[in-house]
Amino acid sequence: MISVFVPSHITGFFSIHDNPDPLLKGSLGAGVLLDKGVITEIDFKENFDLGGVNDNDLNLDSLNSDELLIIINGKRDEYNEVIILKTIHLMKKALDKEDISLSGVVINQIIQVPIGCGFGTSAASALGVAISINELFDLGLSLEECGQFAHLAEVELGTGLGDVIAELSKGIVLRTTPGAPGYGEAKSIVPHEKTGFGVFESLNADFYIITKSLGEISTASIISDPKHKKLITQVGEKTAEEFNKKDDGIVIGSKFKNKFNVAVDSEFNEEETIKKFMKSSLFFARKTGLISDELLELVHNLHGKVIGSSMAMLGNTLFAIATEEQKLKLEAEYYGEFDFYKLETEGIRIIK
Ligand SMILES: Nc1ncnc2c1ncn2[C@@H]1O[C@H](COP(=O)(O)OP(=O)(O)O)[C@@H](O)[C@H]1O
Ligand SMILES: CC(C)(COP(=O)(O)O)[C@@H](O)C(=O)O
Repeated sequence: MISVFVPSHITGFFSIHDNPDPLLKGSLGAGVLLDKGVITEIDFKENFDLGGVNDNDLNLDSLNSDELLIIINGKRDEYNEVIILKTIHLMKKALDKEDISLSGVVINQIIQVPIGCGFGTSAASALGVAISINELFDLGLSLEECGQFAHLAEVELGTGLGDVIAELSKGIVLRTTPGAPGYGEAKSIVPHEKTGFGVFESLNADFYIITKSLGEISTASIISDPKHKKLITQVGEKTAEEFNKKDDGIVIGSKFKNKFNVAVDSEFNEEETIKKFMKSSLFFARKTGLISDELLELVHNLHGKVIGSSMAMLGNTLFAIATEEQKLKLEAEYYGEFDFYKLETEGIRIIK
C-alpha cells in the first residue's frame, strides 16, 4: 500500500491573481503548515484491509464491484469526494497514455483537520490523490507535475488558489509568484531556508498552532464574488507590502554573507517573523471585514498568551501561533477548548 501525508495549510493573508491560464492563476500571501493534514492510502481492493471501515454505504455490492472505491474518514462521502474525482479526471490523459484504469482501486483518505474551515483540505486531498496515483502506477511524474493537477482541480472547483504550492513547502510559507507548482513561487520563511553549510539546521522550530473552528465558509462563494475579490486583493497586496518591508529591522528571508563567506541572516529571528506574520494576518482579516465579532473576541482573549492570532482564510476558524511555553500554559488554562498542532517542518511524506 502507498500512503501519502500532505500537511494542512492555513492562509493568514492573500491577494487573488487572475489569469486566463489556470496554471498561472493563483494567489499571493502567506500561511502556515500544520503537522496534521490529509493522509491518502491507495491500493488494489484485494490488498486493502477494509476491516476498519464500518459504514452502511459500504455494502457488499460496493466492495465486490470493480469500480474505484473512495472512502473518506471511514465512509462514502459524495460531497467531499468531488475534489478527488476532479483530480482523477484531470489525470485521465496521463493514465490513458499508459493504458491504466482505476477499476479495482481503493482510495482511503483520512482528513485529520476540520473540512471547509480554512485548513486547505481540498488542496491536500487533491495533492494526496495525484501523488498516490503517480506512485501506485509508476507514472514517473515529478512532485511539481502532481501539484499541477491538484492546482488545476482547485482552480476549476473554486476551492483554493495558493494552498497546493504552499503545501509542497515547509513551516511558514510566503508565496511570491502566483500559480501552480513549477509556475508560481513560494518560499519557506520559518524555519529559515538552510544554507549549503547547514548553518540554520539547529534553529528552533518548536512553535505550535492553536485553532478553534466555529464553522465552515464556502471558499468558492468568496473568491468568485467580484466585491470580495476586489477588496481581498487591495488589502492583501497592501498587507504583503508591509510584511516584506525591512524598516522595522525584521528580516524576512533575505541573506548576506558572514566573514566565513557563509550566507546567514544574523538579524533573522524566527519569533519576530512569526509575530509580524500574525500581525499582518490580523490586519488583513480586519480590513477585509472577513473576521466575525465572535472570532475577534477570541483574538482579544488570547492577547498576550500567544505570539499572535487571527482568522484562518477562508473558514470561520481562529488560529494562533505560540511558543512551547505558551502552549503548555494554554493547554492547562483552556483544557479541551482548542486544538493544538505543531508547526510542520518536514513537509509531504510518501510511505511505500
Ligand atoms: N462547489 C463545490 N462542489 C462540490 N464540493 C465542494 C465544493 N466546494 C467545496 N467542496 C468540497 O468541500 C471540501 C472543502 O473545500 P474547501 O472549501 O476548499 O475547504 P478547505 O477550507 O478545507 O480547503 C472539499 O473536499 C471539496 O471537495
Ligand atoms: C485562502 C484560499 C483562497 C482558500 O483556502 P481554503 O479555504 O483553506 O481552501 C487559499 O487557497 C489561498 O490562496 O491562500
